[in-house]
Amino acid sequence: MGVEVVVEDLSKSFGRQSIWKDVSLTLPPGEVSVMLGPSGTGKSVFLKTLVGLLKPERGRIVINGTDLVRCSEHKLYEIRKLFGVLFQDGALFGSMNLFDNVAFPLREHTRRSEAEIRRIVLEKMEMVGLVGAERKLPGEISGGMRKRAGLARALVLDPEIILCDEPDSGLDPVRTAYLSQLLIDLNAQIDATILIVTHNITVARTVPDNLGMLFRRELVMFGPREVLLTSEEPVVEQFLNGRRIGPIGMSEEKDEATMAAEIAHRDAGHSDGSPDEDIRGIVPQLEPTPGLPERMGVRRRKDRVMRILHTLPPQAQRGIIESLTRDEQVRYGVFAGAGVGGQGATAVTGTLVQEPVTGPISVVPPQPSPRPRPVPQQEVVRLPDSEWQPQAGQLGEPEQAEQPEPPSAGSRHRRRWLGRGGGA
Ligand SMILES: Nc1ncnc2c1ncn2[C@@H]1O[C@H](COP(=O)(O)OP(=O)(O)OP(=O)(O)O)[C@@H](O)[C@H]1O
Repeated sequence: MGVEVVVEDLSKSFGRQSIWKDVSLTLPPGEVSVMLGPSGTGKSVFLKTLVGLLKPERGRIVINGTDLVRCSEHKLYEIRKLFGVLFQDGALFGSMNLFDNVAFPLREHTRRSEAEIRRIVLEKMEMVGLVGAERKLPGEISGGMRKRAGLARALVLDPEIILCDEPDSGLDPVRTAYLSQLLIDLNAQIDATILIVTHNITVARTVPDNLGMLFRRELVMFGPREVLLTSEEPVVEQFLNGRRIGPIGMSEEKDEATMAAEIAHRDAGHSDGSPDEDIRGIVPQLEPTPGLPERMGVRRRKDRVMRILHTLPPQAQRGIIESLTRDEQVRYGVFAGAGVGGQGATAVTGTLVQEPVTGPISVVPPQPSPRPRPVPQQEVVRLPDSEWQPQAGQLGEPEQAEQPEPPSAGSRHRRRWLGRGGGA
């Protein structure tokens, strides 16, 4: 099973430029989370900080009881073995074929035989649909294939935490849909904790269990997907709908006078070019391809979210309850009460939330959840520093490679449900 990542009051600046401050959240084990945010709000910096490539000024990142911010270099090295990272461009070595690129971490950092390496590499390449392309060079394949090769390489050491920086960038909508399915299938197969940074709203709506957003140098929100997808926050409304009108400006946030002028312009009948449709709302989440195991993270998440349900905004509560099966509503002791004309209340184990809902009434005491099935422990093998920081010239220049910084370089949430306690 993937491991929990607890982030507490984390702040990062470069010189006098504050990137974000007081970020607190928990990536629940084996769940898929997505971080949104306008360009330049520090999403990539957040991923690099999580994996120890960048050093925050303040705060803690706790994994398996170890604080990555303060631990020794040796301990950090050990913890990094748990991570697999898909950088934006795949960070492949341009002079190596795909097989050798994917095999690279195994050859460099394990003592496996070539026969074992071959078996593992082919298995991962099959997972990402690249069988047959082993001998191709990165320059001979499409951007989507490079992404998948980068993902295969991130997977060879059986990571428990997978970080993906814009896995969809440069992909067409169809390839993005395939990649989304691939990530969900992967999660079903290995139960890893996954954090995806993306600007793709379809990915954000359909893939994750949890959704968050960085804006104005802080974490605006982070929690169960239903919270952000039904949020009334102007920045969320603007971002999800891709509108110009709202607090997000071209380079940074807008001042109030500019916003007022834009709204007046729109109210005078001038289009801002964005569709009238508001795409907020909860849509069905992607499920694993038939034949694959059930996602254990989904099962655990249900228990977790139902425990914090009463702390969530009413519209998120309603969405969550409506997504439960009848049996689950019974098990969790929640019921939808029908009132006159469809006005009623949703009751959550003793907490009554005023909400217009329709449907039959069911009042049942909560019942214990079934025990989760045991999940095979993933083998953990070494994940080297050099995997994060390919040395130019050492084994060929990484193609369009991200050049992560060396590990040695050296608001608080607004709502309770956003915080660590919520597992959000
Ligand atoms: N190593 C660095 N040194 C100095 N500033 C940096 C460094 N890395 C990132 N930054 C700055 O941090 C800010 C956030 O960058 P980051 O790449 O994390 O944004 P982002 O939210 O991922 O953007 P995008 O969505 O466009 O990819 C930017 O202003 C960037 O210039």
